[in-house]
Amino acid sequence: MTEEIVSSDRRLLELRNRIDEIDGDIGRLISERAKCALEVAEVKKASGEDVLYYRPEREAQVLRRAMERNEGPLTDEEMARLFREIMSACLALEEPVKIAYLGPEGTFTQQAALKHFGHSAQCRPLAAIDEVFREVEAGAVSYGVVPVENSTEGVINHTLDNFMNSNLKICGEVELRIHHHLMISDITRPDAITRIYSHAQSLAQCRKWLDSHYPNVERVAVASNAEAAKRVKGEWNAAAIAGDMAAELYGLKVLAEKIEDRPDNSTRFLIIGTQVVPASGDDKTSLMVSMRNEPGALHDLLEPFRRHNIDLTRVETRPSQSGNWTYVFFIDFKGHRDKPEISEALKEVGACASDMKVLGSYPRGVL
Ligand SMILES: O=C(O)C(=O)C[C@]1(C(=O)O)C=C[C@@H](O)C=C1
Repeated sequence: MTEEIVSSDRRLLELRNRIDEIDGDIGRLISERAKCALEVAEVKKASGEDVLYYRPEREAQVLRRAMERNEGPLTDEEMARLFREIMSACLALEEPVKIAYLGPEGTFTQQAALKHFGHSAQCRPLAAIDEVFREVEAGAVSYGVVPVENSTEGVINHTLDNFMNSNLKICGEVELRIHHHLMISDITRPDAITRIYSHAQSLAQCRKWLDSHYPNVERVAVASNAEAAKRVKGEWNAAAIAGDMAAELYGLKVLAEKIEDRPDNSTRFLIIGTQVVPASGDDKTSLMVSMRNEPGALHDLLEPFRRHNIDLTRVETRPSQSGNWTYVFFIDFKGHRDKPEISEALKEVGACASDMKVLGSYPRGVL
């Protein structure tokens, strides 16, 4: 053995011993943190009947602090993800949080739910957005996760429409980078593909790539991209467009990676529940407003936001579902409703609208 190998072996051993020591410290500190969380649960229990274990504003603050404190070499996002999981496990000790998401398993919504709540949450897939709303309303789960807008394809109308007939609140948001892959099963013949399955939104997000690589192949829209992945399992002439989770879940082989037309393709998801969330220091508010069809109505509606210098992040219009409402506007803006300038603006908007509902103030997505 050369001297060099001996010395590199020695260095490796030293470093691994150091890592073992550090892991011991981290383990002890995590246990200490978990004990604190259990005590927090006791304090919460002692203070009232309707105990809220999950605190979105506090979680956002913990994650932001983890990012601010980070000195590298891990990225801020990686550091926050680690804390995300520690906090998820601590919350599960207090009380496991129950969540419903737009399924089936393997969808991007499941990925978003895990990104937001961590892997210790109890997540249940449901077949439709309406069902997620219903299960949260019925109290079968505490929170729901539904998609609301995609950067390439725009708003998910079904989610917005559900708010018209629901008293649920928005408790949080999470954004996910969406990467689509073309995938096949063991029995698929790559040169004989005649059909590509995916969700209509995903097919739209990969339209240009499909036009240039598979111009004559039939595109079949199915209920979800996880459903597309499932179908491909038994078909020798079909492929699916879906994400990593679906490929893993159904054991498919990725034929082409990241085929979305826009590299910044991302989807925003909402966390829905019944909780009113206090300010976290960096928040957003979502509003649903109905107006009569009169000249200048939209101008009057938006004017208070300009006057109070409030930063609008999104304005969507949906046809109303009842005869009374001509237009329904969904407006998102920066800031919490408890801030004086925002509550002032809300009063003014309320005065000129035929109906107004604050869907929620919630922490801006951290991860
Ligand atoms: O601070 C609290 O209220 C806690 O319950 C502790 C804790 C945490 O682990 O930091 C856990 C769950 C909550 O959602 C927020 C934070």
